[in-house]
Amino acid sequence: MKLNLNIQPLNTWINKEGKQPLLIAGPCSAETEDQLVATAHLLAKTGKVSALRAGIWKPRTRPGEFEGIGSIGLEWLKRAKEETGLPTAVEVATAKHVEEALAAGVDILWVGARSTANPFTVQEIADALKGIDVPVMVKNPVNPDLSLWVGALERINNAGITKLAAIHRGFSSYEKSAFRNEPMWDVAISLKTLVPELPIINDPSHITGNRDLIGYISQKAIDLDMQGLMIESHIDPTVAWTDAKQQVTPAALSDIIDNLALRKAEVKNTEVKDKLAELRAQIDKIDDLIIQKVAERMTIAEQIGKYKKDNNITILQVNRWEEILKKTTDYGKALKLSPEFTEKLLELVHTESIRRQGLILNEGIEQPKESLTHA
Ligand SMILES: O=C(O)C(=O)C[C@]1(C(=O)O)C=C[C@@H](O)C=C1
Repeated sequence: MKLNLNIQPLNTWINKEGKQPLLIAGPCSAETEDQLVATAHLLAKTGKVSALRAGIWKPRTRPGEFEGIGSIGLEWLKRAKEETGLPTAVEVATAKHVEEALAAGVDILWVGARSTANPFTVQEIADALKGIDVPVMVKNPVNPDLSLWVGALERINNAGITKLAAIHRGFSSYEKSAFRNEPMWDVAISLKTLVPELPIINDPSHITGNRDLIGYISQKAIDLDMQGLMIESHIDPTVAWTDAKQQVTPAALSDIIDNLALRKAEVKNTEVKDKLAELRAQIDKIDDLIIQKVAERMTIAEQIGKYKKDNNITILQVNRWEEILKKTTDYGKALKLSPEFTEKLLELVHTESIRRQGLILNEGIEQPKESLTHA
C-alpha cells in the first residue's frame, strides 16, 4: 500500500552543500545567549552542520523541571543564525509557538513526539501553518503507532506544507534496555515503505539517551538509508540543564560524523549488480519454499481443527505449543537463528493456525477480522 503525500525533495529546503550525511545539531535547550551562540559557532566551524536546532519550549514529563527559556531564546537563535549563517530549527507545540517562531525568522519547525501523539495538538499546529511555506519535521509519536505518525504527517501536509520530513526518535517502552527510547526500526521502515519519497531523519540522541551510543545508532540509521541525523550538541554537556547524558560537544559530534561509513541505496557497479541479482534469485526461491511450507502446515492445522470440532477439544493446546516452541527454538539455535527470532516467527504461524481452526470450530458464526500482530 502507498500513501499519497505532496512532498518536495529535502534538497529544495535544506542546503547540504555537499555535507554528508545531512546533519541538524544544537543544544537540547537554549539556556543562555552565550551558551547558544558559542555552541552555534563551534558547530558551524566543524563544517558538517546544515542547520542549528535548539529547544525553546520544552515539554517535560514532570512539573518543576526546566520547561525551556521561552520566547527570549528566539532572539538568541536569530543572533546565532546571523553570525554563523546556519538556518535554525525549533520544536513547536501550539499555534502561538508557530506564530512566534515564524515571526522570529526560524527556518524549520518540528512537531515533538508528545504532540504527534495528540491529533488535536497536531491539527492546531496544522491550522496555524495554513498558507505558510515553511519546512516541518514530524517526530514519531511516543508509542509505536504508525497510524498516529502518518496521521500527523497528513494533517501537516493537508495544511499545504510540502517541505515535509519525519524524525525517527524511538518509542517509549516498559522493557529495560540499553536505550532511552526503543528504536523499533520496523516502524520507520513501514513508514518508508508507505511513503518512499518522505525523508526520514534519525534522532540518535533521543533513541540512546546516552552519548556513548550515538555513533552506533547513527551508523544503523545510515545503513537503513535514512536521509539525515539530528543530534544534540552542547558546548559543555556536563552542565547542560536538560538531557545532559545524551548531548555531545561539537568536537565529539565532528568525530562521530567522521567515523561513519557512508552508504548509498543505489547500486551502480554492474559486477556488484549481477552478484546481487544472483543472490536475490536464491532468496526468491527460498521465500517461495517458505510460503509453500507454511501453507502446507496450515492445511494440516485445519485437519487437526476438524478433529477438535468433532471431539470437542479446545483449539489452544498450551503443552503442545510449549513443546513446539522449545524444540524449534533449539533447532534454530543449532542453525544460528536467535531464539527471539524463531519464537516471533512461530508465534505468527501459531496465531494464524489458531485463527483458521477457529473458523472451522465456529463455522457459520460471523467472525470479525482481527489483527495478527500487536504493534
Ligand atoms: O497440535 C495441535 O493441537 C494443533 O492444533 C497445532 C497447533 C500449531 O499450529 O502448532 C495449533 C494450536 C495449538 O495451540 C497447538 C499447536
